[in-house]
Amino acid sequence: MGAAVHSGNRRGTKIVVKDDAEEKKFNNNTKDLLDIMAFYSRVSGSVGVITLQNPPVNALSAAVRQGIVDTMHRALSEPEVKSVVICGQNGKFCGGADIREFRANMRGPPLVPMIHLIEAAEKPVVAAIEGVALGGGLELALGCHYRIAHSKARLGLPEVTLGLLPGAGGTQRLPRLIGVPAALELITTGRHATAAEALQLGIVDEVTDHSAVDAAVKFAQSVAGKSLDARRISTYPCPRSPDLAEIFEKAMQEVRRSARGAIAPVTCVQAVHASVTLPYAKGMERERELFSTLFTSGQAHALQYYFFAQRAVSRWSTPSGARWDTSKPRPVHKAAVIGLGTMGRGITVSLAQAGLSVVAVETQEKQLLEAKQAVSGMLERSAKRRGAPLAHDKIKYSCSIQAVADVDLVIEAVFEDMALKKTIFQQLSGICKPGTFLCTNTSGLDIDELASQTQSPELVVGMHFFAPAHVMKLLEVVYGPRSSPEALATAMEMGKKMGKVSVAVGNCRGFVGNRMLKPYLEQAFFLLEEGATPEQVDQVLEEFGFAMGVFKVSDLSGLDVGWKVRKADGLVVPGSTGKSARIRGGSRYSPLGDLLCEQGRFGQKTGRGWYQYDKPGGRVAKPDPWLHGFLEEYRARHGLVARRIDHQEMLERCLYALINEGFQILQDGIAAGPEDIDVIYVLGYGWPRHRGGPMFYAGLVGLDKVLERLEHYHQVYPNVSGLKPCSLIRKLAASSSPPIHRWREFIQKPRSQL
Ligand SMILES: CC(C)(COP(=O)(O)OP(=O)(O)OC[C@H]1O[C@@H](n2cnc3c(N)ncnc32)[C@H](O)[C@@H]1OP(=O)(O)O)[C@@H](O)C(=O)NCCC(=O)NCCSC(=O)C[C@@H](O)CCCCCCCCCCCCC(=O)O
Repeated sequence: MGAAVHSGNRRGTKIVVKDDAEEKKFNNNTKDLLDIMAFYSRVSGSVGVITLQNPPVNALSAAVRQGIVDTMHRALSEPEVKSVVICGQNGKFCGGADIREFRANMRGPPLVPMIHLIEAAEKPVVAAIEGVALGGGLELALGCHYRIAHSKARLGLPEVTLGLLPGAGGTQRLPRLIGVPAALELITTGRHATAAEALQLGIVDEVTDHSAVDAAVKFAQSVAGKSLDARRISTYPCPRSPDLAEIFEKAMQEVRRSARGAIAPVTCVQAVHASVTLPYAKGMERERELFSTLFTSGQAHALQYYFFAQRAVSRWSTPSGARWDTSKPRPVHKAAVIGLGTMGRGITVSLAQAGLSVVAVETQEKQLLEAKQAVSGMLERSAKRRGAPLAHDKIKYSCSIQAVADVDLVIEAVFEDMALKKTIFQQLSGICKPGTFLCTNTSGLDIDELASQTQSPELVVGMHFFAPAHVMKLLEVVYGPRSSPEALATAMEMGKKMGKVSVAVGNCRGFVGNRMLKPYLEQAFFLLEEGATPEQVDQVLEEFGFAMGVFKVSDLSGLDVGWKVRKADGLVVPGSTGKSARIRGGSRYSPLGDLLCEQGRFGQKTGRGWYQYDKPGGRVAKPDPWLHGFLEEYRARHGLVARRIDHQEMLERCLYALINEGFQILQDGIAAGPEDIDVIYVLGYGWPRHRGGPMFYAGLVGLDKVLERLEHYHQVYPNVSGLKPCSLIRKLAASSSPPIHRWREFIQKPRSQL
């Protein structure tokens, strides 16, 4: 370490130049440490080291930017300093601009001139990339003259996932450095590249398995005094090729196809295009202009909200006051899966990939063998895709439920049949060692009823996986009235280990996701009765951004699934005619789904459903003239006169009924906050991420407007309870529609559930 020690406090930022003698004294001064956002030290006499300090990801907050500017000036002004290294504290270079600042007044030095200051420096500046260099973090590194990365580092420009584009020169420097096709791909997908890939692409100059900071310091010493003319990326010409026009056209087509209405990917392509058509300075102006349009957009707001929502759901709480930070999960080393159908196989794969020992049980030998083969195939494909080692040896297969005696946690994944599940829970309760958590994979059955079959109901929780279970990111973790906080915490933690986003939800019919689906589906059926076709309803929903319309989803998951449930609920009355055919318990009911099932039309699996398919199992939905005729006949039979229903009505009725149920769920304490619902809908139900989730969308539309439309539709259809505005939305609208982060204050605390 060097000798001079100075400390200064300018514009709220501290610069500290320390040496070994002062280090101890300095480290004791924790208050100072907390204030410092860019820490300056001199190493080996001639290398100025700037360390970003803004835990947990060293985001470029105003104070950090100020710190970088101040310390850069300092390094440039000190004659002893011949080169500079920029690194991040705690093994993380930088997670980019501070997203939380975007919704506040922007203060501090702007990023673009700060990066220009670095690039224009006459002393070599080396970025030492450990952990992550993302977004503005990578843009900062691209402004440096050299980049050294640790082999485990990840680099990328993920702004598109926040509804933005790289707005600090990323769209102009990256194509100049690595060429248009590679830059376009990274910028429009926002994916993270490994250090090895970054080296191959030419984003970094060197990769090390040891300390990137040490390597960067050494490197900085070796390049001190060398010309920097060829190291400033902004001066590079953008690599050109004769097929550039075609490359951009293809990229534009691809993002338009996959974006489902999101504007950022399209705008990213436009910004990269400027790097080839304009000189650097003009390209930067264009980048700024395009960035500004995105920055203020509702989509950027929605995606940034969603970014924090996805993280917020891990800080779960229940109405009784159990919380993530006071409930300790118990370690789980060995788990079991009972039932190796489609869901059980996916769950087995997820558990094995998470590094757990798994006992996989299927009582029929033939099915067990089939499942074993299927699971092996899934593991092999997944290992290949992820470049991860195979996890075959983690799984033991058995025909006997007795094999689960010594596991820490069981996930039962048999058919959605309460009687069968009850029998299994009774057996498990006798077989498992004391303390084993008993989980059921169910999409809506009563957790408490299952818990009551066991000697230790506090160990029972629901784990609602989504198909395919080894791929889908969402897990609803359902706590019953008797589940212990420890059981809930353990299941939440298990979900995380399996790479899922776990959301804690209360016990009710359908939990959060499927409960909200009911009024949504109901409206879609009513729209058909009133004159719409499945294609029209689906088109409206797909234009809104859903991956698939409600009828296509229904065909995919199988119409018989809902039919079974409705039959069990006594709603299906075959052959009923007249008025009673469309009324159940005093409320409007559409038997359309039941009638299709009676015809053997179960969707894709039978080649016929709301659409037709070329064969059973076919995937391409085509409008079905038979269905249209059937609808006409149905309307005639029930005296319904078809009308032309406009897009707005279709959208409002489907979405607002779903949203209304979401408010009811909040009011009932089934979800702790709107973020939980939004994450469930985006990850599990194809809700377009750039619209934030149903609850966020309601806030964006305006709660008073949603309320007014619900009131209107409920007046028109008084016997549809799903359209009756819930009291929470009334309360919020009456309180001047507070922002979504304040909604929890308006939710009455329901009775303790846990
Ligand atoms: C970094 C990660 C990969 C780490 O993952 P990990 O799993 O380890 O941890 P978590 O994800 O749980 O995160 C921990 C914790 O940290 C919070 N956090 C993470 N990143 C940020 C961040 N960038 N800012 C703020 N906070 C962050 C996270 O929320 C967690 O805390 P919580 O309390 O919620 O639990 C991972 O975190 C990750 O992927 N992070 C995001 C990385 C990213 O997307 N970076 C890009 C950011 S956007 C950006 O960099 C933009 C720049 O290109 C350009 C900026 C230019 C700005 C100019 C503004 C001028 C405005 C002009 C307006 C014009 C309008 C007009 O004309 O009027």
